[in-house]
This record gives sequence, C-alpha cells and structure tokens, in this order.
Amino acid sequence: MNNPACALTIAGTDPSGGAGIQADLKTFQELQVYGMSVITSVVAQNTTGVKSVHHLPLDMLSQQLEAVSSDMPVHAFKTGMIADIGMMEIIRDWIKEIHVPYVMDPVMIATSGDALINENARDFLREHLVPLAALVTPNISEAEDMVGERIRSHEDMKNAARKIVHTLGAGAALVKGGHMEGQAVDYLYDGEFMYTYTSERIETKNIHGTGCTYSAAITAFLSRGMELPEAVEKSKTFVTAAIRHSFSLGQGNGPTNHWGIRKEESIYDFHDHS
Ligand SMILES: Nc1ncnc2c1ncn2[C@@H]1O[C@H](COP(=O)(O)OP(=O)(O)OP(=O)(O)O)[C@@H](O)[C@H]1O
Ligand SMILES: Cc1ncc(COP(=O)(O)O)c(N)n1
Repeated sequence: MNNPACALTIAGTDPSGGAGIQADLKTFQELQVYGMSVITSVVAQNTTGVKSVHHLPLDMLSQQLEAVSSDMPVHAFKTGMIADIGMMEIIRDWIKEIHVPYVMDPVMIATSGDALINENARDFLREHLVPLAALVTPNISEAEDMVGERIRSHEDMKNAARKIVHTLGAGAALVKGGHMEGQAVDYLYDGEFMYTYTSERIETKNIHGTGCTYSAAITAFLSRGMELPEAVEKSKTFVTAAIRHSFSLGQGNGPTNHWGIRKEESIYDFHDHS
C-alpha cells in the first residue's frame, strides 16, 4: 500500500510556468503530494502580462471535475482563476458534494495588472464561494474588494480578515501583506485567534506566481492532514524561499523558484549542483 496525500487545483494556465496551474502542480510535487488539476481557462501569458484568454466550455469544466472526483481521492483542493459566473456555479455545485478542505485564492488581477475575472463575477465569488472555503487568501487589493474598505495599515488588514470570516462566512482568512511597505507580514484569522506570519522583504521584481504558490503549498499541507496555522507557517517558509531564490527569467516579473526550499533545508540536500 502506498497511498499519497492527493491535492487538486482548479485554475487557469500559465504557459510560462510561473503562475496558475503550472505553479500549483510544481508546488504539490515539491511537497510530495500527488497533484491533480482541472483547467478553467487557457491563458496566453508570460512574465510581461496576459496576451489572450480562452475560457473552456462549461461542459468541459464539469466533465473534468467529474473525471477526477469519480475516480481519484481528493484530500484538499484550491481554486485560483475562475473568470465568470457560469464557471463559478459549476464549481460551487461540485464543492457542495465534496467535504474536504477548500482553499480559495481569490485571483482577480495578475502581477502584470491584467484582469483575470469578469467584473460582474466578483459579487458571486464573495456571496457563493467564500462561505464554502476553509480558507480565503486575498492580497491587499483583493481583501479591499471583498470587504469594500481601503486597507492602509496592519490594523486594517486584521479587520479585513475578521470581516471575511464573520461577515462573509469563510472558515478562515489569510490577508497577505506582500504589497505593503516594510516586512512581508500576513495575518491569519480562524474565527478565534489572529496569527501573524512575518518574513524579511526580499528586494526582487521576480514575484510572478507568489500568491498561487503560497495557496498551493497550504493546500498541499492540508491534504496531509496538517492543522491550518501550521500549514500556513510552513507555506510561508516555502514561498519565502521561492521568492529568495526566484529567477530572472523573461523580460517582466520573473517566476519564483519552486525548489528554492531545497537550498535552505538540509533534508532537500540532493547534492545535484542545481
Ligand atoms: N518581496 C517580497 N519579499 C518577501 N515576501 C514577499 C514579497 N512579496 C510578497 N511576499 C510574500 O509572498 C506571499 C504572497 O503575497 P502577495 O501579497 O504578493 O500575494 P499576491 O499578490 O496574491 O501574489 P501575486 O504577486 O502572485 O499576485 C505572502 O506571504 C507575502 O508576504
Ligand atoms: C492563470 C493565472 N492565475 C493566477 C495568476 C496570478 O498570478 P500573478 O499575480 O503572480 O501573476 C496568473 N497570472 N495566472
């Protein structure tokens, strides 16, 4: 018997390999979790931005979800880019049948500034998907959009996390401070306690895919049965290493290094000169 933890990502693609489905699968693999993926939209993008988007037919989305869950175990799953209400309805109905931890990365705008979700779908996401999530992981602007208030301080970040749980109905909220000044501080609120995760700020423009990588790592640890606060702590270490060892590839915001953690933790010391 060799049954691994199994994690699923439902998201859009990034052929340049730094964000979306590709980042999620690389992260699952790195954390020794069996990775599976359901594609919502095929996105022609790279480190400089989004060129065009093709949304898969709704029927194809349903069939992918059915193909995975009728045959494979899913111990935790995440969603990333879900562009429109039609897709959200299908995913919502699927989630209602599957009772394992759900991590929502409320992807709205890429690092490049390109919109990845239809304007009219934001309300649906907030009203129908957020209440189903064990964890929602907004960055500052996504948290502002969710709670309808500006976030200027760390106190504002914590208040937004509380609102996402108590008013919008998420199980927990992780408000990420990558876009604030100073240290990179994130706040997790689980309805009872407020946890703080802090790392040094790394001076780099190579941050394409950090949000995807972070939420995928949390999903991977949850699929292994870890408690949320520890899953976030380990994922913060993972994403910080991915940023610290990120790549100056491409002409825009380069990708993070999904094996960066191997350079910092002796258990990943494979002596392969990479
Ligand atoms: N320059 C940095 N140095 C260290 N940590 C960072 C840096 N930028 C972001 N982070 C951390 O990376 C994680 C992702 O946070 P961020 O706020 O950037 O999310 P995001 O905006 O969703 O990501 P993305 O850039 O993929 O859209 C958080 O833990 C954040 O604190
Ligand atoms: C398919 C997809 N999903 C998510 C992101 C966000 O990642 P980032 O903000 O780092 O560009 C992206 N660029 N593409």
